[in-house]
Order: sequence, then C-alpha cells, then structure tokens
Amino acid sequence: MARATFIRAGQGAMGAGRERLAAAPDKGKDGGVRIGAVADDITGATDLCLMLAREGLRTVQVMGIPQPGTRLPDADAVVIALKSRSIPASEAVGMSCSAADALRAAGAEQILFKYCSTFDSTDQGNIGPVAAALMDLTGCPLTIACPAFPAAGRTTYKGHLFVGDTLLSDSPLKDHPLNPMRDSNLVRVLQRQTALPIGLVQIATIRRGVAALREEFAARQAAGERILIVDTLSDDDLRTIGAACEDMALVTGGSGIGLGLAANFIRSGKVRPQPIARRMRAPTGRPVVLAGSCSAATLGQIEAARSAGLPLLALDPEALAEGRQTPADIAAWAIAQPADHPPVIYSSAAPDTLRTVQDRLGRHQAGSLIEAVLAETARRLRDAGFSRFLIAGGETSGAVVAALDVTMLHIGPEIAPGVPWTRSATRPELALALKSGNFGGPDFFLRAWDLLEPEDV
Ligand SMILES: Nc1ncnc2c1ncn2[C@@H]1O[C@H](COP(=O)(O)OP(=O)(O)OP(=O)(O)O)[C@@H](O)[C@H]1O
Ligand SMILES: O=C(O)[C@@H](O)C(=O)CO
Repeated sequence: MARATFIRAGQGAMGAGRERLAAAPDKGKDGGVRIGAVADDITGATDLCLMLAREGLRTVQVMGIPQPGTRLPDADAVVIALKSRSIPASEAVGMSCSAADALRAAGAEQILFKYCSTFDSTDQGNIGPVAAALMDLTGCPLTIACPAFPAAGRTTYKGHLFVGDTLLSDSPLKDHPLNPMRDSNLVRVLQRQTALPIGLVQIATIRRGVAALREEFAARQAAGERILIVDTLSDDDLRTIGAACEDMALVTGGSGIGLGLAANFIRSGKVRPQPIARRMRAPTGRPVVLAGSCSAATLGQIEAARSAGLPLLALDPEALAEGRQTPADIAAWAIAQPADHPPVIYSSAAPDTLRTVQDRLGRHQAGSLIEAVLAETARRLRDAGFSRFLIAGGETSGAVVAALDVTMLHIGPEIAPGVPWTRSATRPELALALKSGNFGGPDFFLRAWDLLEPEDV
C-alpha cells in the first residue's frame, strides 16, 4: 500500500507554496484506505466517521493536515478534520488540497469533501472553491453536491434544502452566528461561489435507478455541467446516488452520502464490514459540557439541563472581552460543582442577544474570543482531572480539541444521529462527544453519559 512519507502542508491558495504528491491511488489491493475524506469542521468529521463506521468501515478521524512523514492510520476510511468552513477561501483551498494529497498518498481510492448538511457557507465560499480545487487535484471532470442527511431531517427537493419541514432559509440557520443561510436554492447558492457550471438532478431521475443516473451524469458532463446538486429524500436515494458515484474520484456532500459510498466498498468485497460498538469504556475522570453553539437544538438542550438541575454557568462575552470573566474563574466554578453532576458551561445565546454582542464586539471577533475562552477552560479542566467532554458546536469543538492536544479519534457508539462518543488516541485518554450544533434531542446533555462504562468493568 502506498504510504505518506512526505507531505507539504502549505496553507496558501492552490499551488502556492504547495508541493503536489503524485502517488497514484493503490486500487484493488487488500487492505488500505478506501475512502479518504476532508471535512471542513470537526463535528462534521465526527458525523461522517459515525456514518462510515455504522456501515461497517474501520474509520479513524485525524485532526488537521498530517505533518510531513506522518503515517496515516491503517483503516478503511480516514477522515481528516479541518477548521476551514469559516476562513478565507484561499486558505480553505490550500488546506483541503494538502489534506487530500495526504489521503491520496496513503492510497485513498476515493476522496470525499464533507461539508455541512445545511450547506453552511457564504457567497465567497468555501464549498465552491474547495470543490473546484479538489476536482482539479483528483482529475475529476464531474462531481455531485449532496448535503442531504435524511436521518437528521436534511433533505433536498428540486434543489431546495429543507431542515425538517422548513426551507433552509426559514429555518434557525438563517440566524447562524458565522454564516447565516438565507437562500435555500442550492444551485443558486453554489453558483455564486464558483465559475464552474452547476446543474441539478431531480428526484425523479434519482428514482429511475443507478444505471439511469449514471447516464444522466454522462449527459450532464457532455453538456458542460461540472457540479450537480442531487435531490435526496431518503437513505434509499443516498444508496442509489452512492452507487452511481462509485467511479467518481471526488464526491462532495454531507455525512449522508458516506452511507452510499461505504456500501460500494462492501459490495465489491474490498471491505469486510465490522460491527459498531454499542457502549464505550471511558477513562476515569469527571464529565463537563462546553457549549458554544447558538443553534436551536443546543439552546433546547441547555434548557433541558437547567430543568433537570444540572449546574449551569453562562459566559458573558463582554465580561470576557474586558477580562472580568476568565478561563481560570470558569474552571474554578466547574471544579467546585458536585463531582457526579456534569457542569454545563455555555455561551449559547438566542438570536437577539447574539446580534447585540456581535454589533459590539464584531461577528468573528466575538466568535474567536468565546472559542479561545472555552478552549483554555477545557485545558484547565483536563489538567484538573476532567476526562469526559461533551462539546456543542463545530467551531467550538475545533478550538477545544486543539487546546486538548487531541490529534486522532477512535469512533465509539452512536449517541444520536450524527454524534458518536469518541476516544482520543493520544494521552491522557479522553472521552469526547463532539456535537454538531443542530444535532441531538433535548435530553442529549443528560443521557449521553449512559453509553460510557467505567474503565475497570
Ligand atoms: N454569545 C455569543 N455571542 C457571539 N458569538 C457566539 C456566542 N456564543 C457562541 N458564539 C460563536 O458562535 C460560533 C458558533 O459556531 P459553532 O460551529 O461552534 O456552532 P454551530 O455552528 O451551531 O455548530 P455546527 O457548526 O456544528 O453546526 C462560534 O464561533 C462561537 O464562539
Ligand atoms: O452535516 C452536518 O450537519 C454536521 O455534520 C456538521 O457539519 C455540523 O457542523
């Protein structure tokens, strides 16, 4: 199997300061990386890992672009988690291409670019520019954009993205702190991000089956279209789309399409499916919840924790900015709580409060400040013996996991669709649940712990 022995992880625009690795994918042999995924945030990566692991693939999550000389783990699927969703497009392109280079050098047969099931992005990117650069890198003339995750209520119909019964543009995502989604027409959204011609494949074509869909792809390619939004209403649609994409060097989408792609490798016999764990042994130590997501789901989970009597501490962004509330104070508060109740530390705020804070501190400045405070608090808590972390929000998780020096995650049991428990592969061992902002039911902060077993059982 080809192995990564040298990787330059340039951060600039495609081609600038980067050296391409030309290692050809090592197709067809036993073992080796089958699916190599580049995820634009850390909870999205974990979501995808769970999907691939549920389908039976031995899956590992790697944090950030591997250092030169790093050997990627031996697994059926390796998902590299970046924090590239809300950074300048040129930087996201450079990072994503470096990650894809590392995966291809490790033999990955197919590259999957994973972004949010709610297509989180702005007119500047980063989905369009990254997809275009990865198409170039993999020599892929036509790819799909399939954000749908029906199990979590994200579906696409006539090119419009729905969150449950609501159009994306009417959903709480319209008030997202970093990338408010105010247009549900994905053809329009993606076309604003790239010069590549965007097309739409409607549900009727998907339902005609794999062979018909492949013919449609060929016809669209001949007509000059380069990225196709694919309607998706169910897991069966994901399986049809996945099968039709079997030979695509690059696929883009949410975790849902991982289901269809994983099935290809099992059907071909290249992967022998493994069952996913139902429970996970967790290192001894105290639990804590750190929430930086302002999603409706997270706000509901905080209220459920309040009603259940968990100790709660709200962060005050202005006090943080002025140094009146510090990570040392916050960690001291958590340490002083009863050891058998997970304290909940949150910055999460409703849209009106959020807007007031952003007007005063700036949208990205406020976000970065809160992420930094939660990250430093987490580091202090780990040093004080906390070992079970439940973190809400993708950007937040990225900042916290970096501060905890976690570089690789093994995937454990599913807590809710899109959210597994994970265990760090580095010491000290930590149990981490990285929750996408919008995922999980109201009792998530209360029940997630039930899947953990003490180390010495
Ligand atoms: N009270 C607040 N005021 C301003 N910004 C905030 C506040 N609370 C959180 N934020 C910022 O909002 C952003 C939330 O993004 P994050 O990715 O963590 O959550 P999310 O978008 O809901 O989750 P996901 O990306 O998994 O869907 C972070 O940058 C966070 O620091
Ligand atoms: O696809 C999703 O909704 C999540 O995996 C995610 O990316 C949240 O940040």
